[in-house]
Amino acid sequence: MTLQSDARLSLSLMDLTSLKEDDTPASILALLNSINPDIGLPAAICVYPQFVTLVKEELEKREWSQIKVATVTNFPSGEQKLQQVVAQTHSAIADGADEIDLVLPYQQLMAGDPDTPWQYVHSSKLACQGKAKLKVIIESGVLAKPKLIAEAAQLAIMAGADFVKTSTGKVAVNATPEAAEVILKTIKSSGKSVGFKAAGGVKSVVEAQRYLRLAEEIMGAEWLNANNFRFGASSLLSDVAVVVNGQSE
Ligand SMILES: O=C[C@H](O)COP(=O)(O)O
Repeated sequence: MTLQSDARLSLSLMDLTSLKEDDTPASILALLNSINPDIGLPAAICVYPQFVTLVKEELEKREWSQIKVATVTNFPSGEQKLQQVVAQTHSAIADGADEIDLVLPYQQLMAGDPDTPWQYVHSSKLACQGKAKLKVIIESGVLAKPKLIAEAAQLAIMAGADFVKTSTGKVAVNATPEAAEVILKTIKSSGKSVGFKAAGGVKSVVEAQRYLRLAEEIMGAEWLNANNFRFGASSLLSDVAVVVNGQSE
């Protein structure tokens, strides 16, 4: 694989993301305007719930309806009430969200309580069932220890996650190849059809390549498509454009 083909592949696997506190309709439109269809389209756009309707309408207007709309719940701290999280999930789906990125209450897991996080995933899955994919953010950089990362990934898988996602992008350590390896191996050994999303801090195609190769090694090259693998990234798109336009080799 060349850098250019990996750049195109990374774009096809990308959840182009903006989850900034000061996001506005104008900044979300600017995010959509940063897509150059001549280079390719991302897999999804990931925004806060209040922008789901706007993104859905804009994607239809631009005839890019194949791009999924993703949003976040219990984000970023993982500390909201379960009832509120379930309500957020229903309302985001009603607004047109295709994918829900739920923050696992990872603090509870770290405190020795796996039941609460399990309930969040299970209840969110019931709310999503048949209508949206559920991606579960385990915040691997905070969990830190491989054993805890594996435990969180396994819990998410067993409770119904469609994807296990590394990070919110809001803590000191976000996606790392080390955490990705643990999660991918946990998915593989589960024998379930669950995807993986590396999110937070993936800014260059060269960095993205480490995750692509890791996923190919562990899961096989044929597994590497947007049904199974995503990058959650706010700034990888600009490096993809630089690489594809041949300004960097
Ligand atoms: O889910 C995606 C992350 O929030 C994006 O993080 P990033 O801004 O470091 O690319």
